[in-house]
Amino acid sequence: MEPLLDVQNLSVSFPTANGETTVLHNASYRIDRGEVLAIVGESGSGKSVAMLAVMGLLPTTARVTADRIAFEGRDIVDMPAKERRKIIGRDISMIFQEPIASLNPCFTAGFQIEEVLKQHTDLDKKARHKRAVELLEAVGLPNPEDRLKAYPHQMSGGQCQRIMIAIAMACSPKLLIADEPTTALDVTIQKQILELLARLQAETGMAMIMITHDMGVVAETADRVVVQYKGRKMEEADVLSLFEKPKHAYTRALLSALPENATGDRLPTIDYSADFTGETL
Ligand SMILES: Nc1ncnc2c1ncn2[C@@H]1O[C@H](COP(=O)(O)OP(=O)(O)OP(=O)(O)O)[C@@H](O)[C@H]1O
Repeated sequence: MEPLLDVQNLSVSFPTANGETTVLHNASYRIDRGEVLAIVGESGSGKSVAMLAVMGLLPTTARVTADRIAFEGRDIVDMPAKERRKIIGRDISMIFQEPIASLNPCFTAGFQIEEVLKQHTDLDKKARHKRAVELLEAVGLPNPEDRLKAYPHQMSGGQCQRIMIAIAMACSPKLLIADEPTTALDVTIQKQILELLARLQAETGMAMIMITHDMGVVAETADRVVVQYKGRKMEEADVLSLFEKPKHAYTRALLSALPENATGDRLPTIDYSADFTGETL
């Protein structure tokens, strides 16, 4: 079966004072329709950069190479910009770590949701408003009519993330990329947002890529997992196999750092002086 998103040998480099640094080395990703893929790894392992490259959101200084980046069988790299914009933001959408920073402070939540609908659909003003109300109900925000009139600073981090999710869901995407969507939130809110994403994924059947450094999030959400370390893909497996039989030393280190795997009264930590690079996929 043709994958929904097929990325082959993606590499990303940035210019630095000492020449070019490669932050992602020949990584390949495949995600099928309706599937939830987690990309897990510590900060700086190239998880965000990989997905920003797919979305075409990296700064122009970045050098991106890939043998193929295809969505529903169509190469989105060589596609004219106009065609590509129809896919990015409509069929593929993304939410980020900092919900408050991701929203525009100058506009109400309602304006920002309706703006996406204006760009990507033929809905008229009344229909856009109706859809915005529906979306706020879907993401669990009470009093949607009032919330639509609120500015980002009038809402909590969790509420802003729900608005971001509403914006991302506005055009019923086939793929949602969630980049550490709960990291900036309080623990109780983290759980609610994860549950919301899991519910929306199950209800709509969209595929989801969950970028995280947290194996607990992986266990709760993913079907399949890619483990990254220092810009390289170390391991890929379905979630049960990964938890039962992690192949790579770095994956074992990540798993042993989960609170439920602690054996004594202290949490194990990952030995960052170790080099896990070894054999990679
Ligand atoms: N615009 C940029 N210019 C230069 N280097 C960058 C840029 N964006 C990212 N990098 C570098 O690329 C590397 C990978 O970053 P990336 O954000 O993908 O990591 P990550 O695994 O997603 O971690 P995090 O959880 O911190 O987001 C890092 O070393 C980072 O400093």
